[in-house]
Amino acid sequence: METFKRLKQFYWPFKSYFIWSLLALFIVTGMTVIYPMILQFTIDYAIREENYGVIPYLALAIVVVMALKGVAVYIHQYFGDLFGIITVHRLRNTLYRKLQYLPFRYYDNAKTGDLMSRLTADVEAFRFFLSFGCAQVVNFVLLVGFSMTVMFYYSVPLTLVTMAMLPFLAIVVSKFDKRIHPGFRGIRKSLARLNTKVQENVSGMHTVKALSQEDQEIVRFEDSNEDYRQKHLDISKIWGKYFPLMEFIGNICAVFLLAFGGYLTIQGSLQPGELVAFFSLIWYILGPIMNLGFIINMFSQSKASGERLLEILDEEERRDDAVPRVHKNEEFVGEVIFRDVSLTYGEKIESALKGITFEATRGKTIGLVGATGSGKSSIIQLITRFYERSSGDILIDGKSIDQFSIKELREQIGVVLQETFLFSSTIRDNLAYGRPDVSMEEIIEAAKRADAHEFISTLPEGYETVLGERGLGLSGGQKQRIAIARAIIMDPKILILDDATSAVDMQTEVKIQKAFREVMKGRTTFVIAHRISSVKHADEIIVLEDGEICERGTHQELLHSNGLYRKIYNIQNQDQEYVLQRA
Ligand SMILES: Nc1ncnc2c1ncn2[C@@H]1O[C@H](COP(=O)(O)OP(=O)(O)OP(=O)(O)O)[C@@H](O)[C@H]1O
Repeated sequence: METFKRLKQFYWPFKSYFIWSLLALFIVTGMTVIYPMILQFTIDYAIREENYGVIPYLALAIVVVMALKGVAVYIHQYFGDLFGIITVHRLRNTLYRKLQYLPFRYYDNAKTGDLMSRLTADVEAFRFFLSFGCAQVVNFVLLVGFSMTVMFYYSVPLTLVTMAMLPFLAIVVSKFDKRIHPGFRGIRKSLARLNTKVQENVSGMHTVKALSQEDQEIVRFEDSNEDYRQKHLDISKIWGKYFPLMEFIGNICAVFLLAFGGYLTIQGSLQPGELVAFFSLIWYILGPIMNLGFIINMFSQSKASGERLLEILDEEERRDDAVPRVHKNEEFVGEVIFRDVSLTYGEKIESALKGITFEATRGKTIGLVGATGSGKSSIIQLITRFYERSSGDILIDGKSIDQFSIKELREQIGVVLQETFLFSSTIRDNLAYGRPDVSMEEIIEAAKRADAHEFISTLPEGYETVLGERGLGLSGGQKQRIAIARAIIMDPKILILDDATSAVDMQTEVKIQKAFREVMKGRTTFVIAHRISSVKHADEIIVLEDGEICERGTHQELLHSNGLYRKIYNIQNQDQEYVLQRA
């Protein structure tokens, strides 16, 4: 119940729909129970006492009862559906919103396929319970309650005997519940794994094909698929045993009651019509009890799903305590200062950055070089606040970075990454992604400055060309130039170029570098690069080793200091003689 209690905020505001649905259900149940009573009256009064004149009225009463029941079923169904649909609409929006604001930390371990299945299959299971399952629980209580009342009215001893049989059914139902709930959790997890497998396969198709892993991928998928199949079969086995057993116990109860009821009728303490009505009513009790398995099944599924949804909702959103626009009237300058900054990721023991100190004044270009894993990208993660520093101070325009709201800060930072992600929409939309209100003139101007206008113009539909998923259909260099144009449109004060030219050939690199120089004017720029050629014009180059700054200076200064930078430079220039000498 805890799960449903915690999800209350989503369904409680729409309780009026549920109440309407329940009121209608009340009428439906009432009409259902009236039917055997009319039958009893027909047998005992109209037929046995030969009052045939009332039969047309009784027939009319049945028609009215059925018509009323029909209308009530419609209302019950409609409002029940509305309750579920509106609730999960809100729930889905909240989940999506939550995903937007979860920190990168969360996505380090999250799996897309798993998230997709939570936002679709789990949300649907929850909706199904709200729309249908919940009402089934109430229906069970009402039907059993109403039927019992009428049964007591007809015969107290027979009703008491009926009640004595119910615990046997209850035991089977509770055993079923204990086994079915873990089974459903397993199915949900297995489906999520299957989704993850498919999603990763499609996203990583290039890698799969490049490494000729198609057959292995098929085997891996078949393993996940087999697991899913097995989990379903396990559940089917539980179901398969449960229903015949319930049916058997139910029928034994019915036969036993019929015998006892027949005896009471022969004795004269029960009318034949009452016995017939009683027999219908017994099935109104046995039926829902047998169906309880189905209801529990639904309840278990939605509980398992609700738990998985709560896992997302309970995640801590990224911290953003600053009130936006603290510096409303001040112009953003883009000066970045690091003072003794360290960073340790999550549970890791080893720090990714240790005691980093530097100053990047307005318009200056800082180059970051070092071996892979030395901490270059981690510096950027801190400037953009994708991750939070573990210690030290980061100042932007002389104020602590925490004083800026994350939105405000990121609006001033343009990032061009090694891999550009483009959405499957038009080039124009992709260019305007950071500033949807930007004019077409500005878009074209930015594309020209990023040296992208020319190739965009040659596309059949120009700026309106719809790109494939992740920008499929464009070359690496073209995607990079779109990313640069996107950064120009943002007009940021801080520009970050994270290994932005490593994936393109030398000729394209020269073109992109030219575009970069255009964008870098007047902005504080951080250039991360493996190629020395990309950073040699920087005002200061910071060389990192194992998360620490081991050297700093201009290109010339660093060449003269004969340290790590010089070593990288020599290797890149293929100065084999030098390398051999040193070795
Ligand atoms: N999200 C993360 N979670 C945990 N550890 C991380 C994360 N990102 C980076 N690291 C670790 O931090 C260290 C520094 O990584 P970083 O990405 O900053 O290096 P880099 O110099 O940019 O490397 P490369 O040149 O390969 O991009 C590495 O040991 C890396 O494993």
